[in-house]
Amino acid sequence: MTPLLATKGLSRHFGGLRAVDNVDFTLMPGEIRAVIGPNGAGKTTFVSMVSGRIQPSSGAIVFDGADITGMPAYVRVRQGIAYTFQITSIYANLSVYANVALPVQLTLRHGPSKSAIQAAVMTALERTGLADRAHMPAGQLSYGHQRLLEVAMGLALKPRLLILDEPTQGLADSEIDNFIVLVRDIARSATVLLIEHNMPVVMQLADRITVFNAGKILAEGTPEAIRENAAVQEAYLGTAP
Ligand SMILES: Nc1ncnc2c1ncn2[C@@H]1O[C@H](COP(=O)(O)OP(=O)(O)OP(=O)(O)O)[C@@H](O)[C@H]1O
Repeated sequence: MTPLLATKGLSRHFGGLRAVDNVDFTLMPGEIRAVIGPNGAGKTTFVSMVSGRIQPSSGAIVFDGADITGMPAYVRVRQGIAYTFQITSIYANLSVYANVALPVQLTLRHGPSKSAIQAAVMTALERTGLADRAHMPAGQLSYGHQRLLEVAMGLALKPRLLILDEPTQGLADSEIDNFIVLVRDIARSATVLLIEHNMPVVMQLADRITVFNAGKILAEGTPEAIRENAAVQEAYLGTAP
């Protein structure tokens, strides 16, 4: 089976800092993969290179067999890579509906018809539980609902790979439970790459976990294997078990 995503020797340096350092990474279609690691480990930098938000210093990114290393972000979206937008990119004065419709209009090819856009937006809003708030200004949503709006914005693009960067940050416990159900639902039609600090969420959702530390992959495996991994425990806790 062809990996959906592979990186080869992927690196990004900021001055003398190797934020991501020679990373070989493979993601198979249909997986829910969690990326974990201490603050500053390079997780966001890594997925930013995959989404095309930042350029690598060296190395290659292959998506569904094609080299996308030099491809602009909007072309990657068309190829099927969606990256959850940060809340800062939500337009507070626009409706929830308009916030989801905008990226669809901007990125999908051949100007989709109004009814096709409407269907994609409403499906995304229904899946994230925001349909009854479609006409509210996005700025009036609770913080948790704004996070779900980011997911809806990604989902409406019908991605093959959905990258979620710390989606549960700031969510209430009940919202986290709903989020876990949502990601399982998303994973039936897309591969999910999830940066997440909340370990119970990671353990419940991930098929496999990749652990970053100091710009490199420290470990990779099933949740059970990662939980037992001494090097991982040391990276997180500073002590071996
Ligand atoms: N634009 C930038 N300019 C300079 N240094 C940067 C830049 N972006 C990230 N870094 C540095 O690169 C390293 C990796 O950062 P990154 O945000 O990728 O880590 P992370 O694993 O996502 O951390 P966190 O869990 O805190 O979000 C950090 O030391 C960070 O300070």
